[in-house]
Amino acid sequence: MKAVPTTPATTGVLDHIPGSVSTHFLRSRIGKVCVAIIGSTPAEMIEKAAEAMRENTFLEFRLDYLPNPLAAIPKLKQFLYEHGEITAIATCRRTISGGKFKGSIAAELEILEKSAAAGCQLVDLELQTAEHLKQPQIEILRSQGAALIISYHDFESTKDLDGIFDRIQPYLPEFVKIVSTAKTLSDNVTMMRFLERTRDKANVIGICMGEQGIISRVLGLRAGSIFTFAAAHVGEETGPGQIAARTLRETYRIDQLDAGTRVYGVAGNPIKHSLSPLMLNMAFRRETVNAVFLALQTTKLSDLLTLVREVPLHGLAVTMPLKEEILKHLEKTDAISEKIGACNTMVRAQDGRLFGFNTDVAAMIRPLERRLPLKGAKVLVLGAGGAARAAVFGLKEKGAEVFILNRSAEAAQTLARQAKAKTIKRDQVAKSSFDAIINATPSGMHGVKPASILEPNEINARIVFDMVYNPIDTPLIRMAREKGLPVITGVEMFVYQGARQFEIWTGKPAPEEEMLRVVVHALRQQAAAHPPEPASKEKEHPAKAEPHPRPASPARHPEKPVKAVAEKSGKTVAEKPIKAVKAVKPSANGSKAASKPAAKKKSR
Ligand SMILES: O=C1C[C@@](O)(C(=O)O)C[C@@H](O)[C@@H]1O
Repeated sequence: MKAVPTTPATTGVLDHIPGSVSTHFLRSRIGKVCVAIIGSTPAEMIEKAAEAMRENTFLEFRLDYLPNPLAAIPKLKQFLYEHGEITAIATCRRTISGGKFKGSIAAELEILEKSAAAGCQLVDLELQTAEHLKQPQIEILRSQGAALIISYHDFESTKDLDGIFDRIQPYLPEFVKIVSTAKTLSDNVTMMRFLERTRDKANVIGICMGEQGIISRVLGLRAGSIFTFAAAHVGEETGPGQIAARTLRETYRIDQLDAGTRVYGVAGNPIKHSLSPLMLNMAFRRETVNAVFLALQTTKLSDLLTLVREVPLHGLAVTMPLKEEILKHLEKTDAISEKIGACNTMVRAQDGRLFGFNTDVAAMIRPLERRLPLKGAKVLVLGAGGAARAAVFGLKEKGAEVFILNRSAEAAQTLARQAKAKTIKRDQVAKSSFDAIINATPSGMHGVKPASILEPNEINARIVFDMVYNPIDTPLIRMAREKGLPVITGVEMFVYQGARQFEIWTGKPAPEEEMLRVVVHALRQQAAAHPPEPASKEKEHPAKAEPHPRPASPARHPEKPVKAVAEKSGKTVAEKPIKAVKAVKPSANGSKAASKPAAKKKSR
């Protein structure tokens, strides 16, 4: 039964209700980020709140995560009594609204009422619950001194936000909360436009859930959301796509975002594990550039372009599968993008025109060039996808003699024809030697089934370069090291392509060493969490020991064949980058020099 509000509470001011907290007062207390606290017991929940409190004084107690929420009230009361600096929301969302509480509406109401009496300054009531209550029942919550959030969750889509707002408004809550799900990037635009429309009508909180909703979680405040939600830690998310509070503050600098903040992002699919946001946000922060960098997961270019236009975005790092397709939407590209038919960097001019650059090619060439004169060098490229394309064209432009090995001979031949390179058969590889061997396939990448692309006896080269950057130490890199060969890991390339993007976007020199440091640190942490398969396993699948035919671009996704430099010494690669490897002359005919590595000792 739908309640018809009878109390003419002026939105935003509660002073007419005895004991209630005024909205103005609340708004002055609460921060921009509310950290959701969960626990499986009351003690654990309070423990987590006490920990979160060190960095956040605005907490949401998700009482519905507890098997018996009522049992938590005494502890909650004590906690809030002892910590007057905390502003607390009590939430006991029923399963029907996407929460975990299996009890009745009456039971939910009792819990919220007691939470308010225990000192929670806000209570969250779902619209679906409110619509079953009479206004006096709702007022009981307020009479305990709490402000009311009426919230609505849509776990499927982002639609009819105004209609939902109109359903909530009659209850005259102090806060209106609408949490939808982004199925496209432009759903975030819908949410932000809604926030802009309603920000002067009510205290609105608007968020899009889901992997594609990150834009709203970071930029929603700027559009008018009173605050946003964050997880206490990774793994403790209370909503899909929720970001950890520290990441929101330190990586996305949510407290500093303002109307002047320029927005950039990395677009493609998959994008979840991309290290570009970490790297570029750090660079912006370090160089005091008022900009933020987001992960934009999409396969639909039209969706992405809507976002670029509407937010607007100032630039994009473009990755798989959009690198080629984006070209036709660009006003102009640099010569190399045009030549290879792929662009990884987009800039939006003030008049809205889009320009494209390719920083992958230079990022792939530079680490090699610093160690090896490329003119006349004999180079084996493994793969024939996007990454290989950048490598082959880049190397050819430098005058190298390029051989392509790929599981699908046809793809290898096509690329070879286009780039005026050669193909090579697998059975010839062990008999040949090269100045450099470059892996441009996803083999060895985190998440890709382990398989050695070459056997040790096939690695006859002066230097081995793996474009895969996650993990830093790929099987190929380890194999090369075991043979005493100098290596170039994909991290170097990854950082370089990102550094050039930073420079294109900002006009400032990139803080390359710090970028490298943050990436290596993140990769090491990941490696510690997921140790590599033992080497024996890698060799279990000789049939798969061939270059992978899938297109693989030298993008910035850790699950793509990208960059990796390694360092076991504890020093970052930036600290002792290239010096470890002496420049080597190309062999005149790719002859024995490569097959006889100087020493058997490990290179690092
Ligand atoms: O309503 C919200 C937003 C939320 O669902 C999110 O996705 O961040 C998390 C919930 O804890 C909170 O009550």
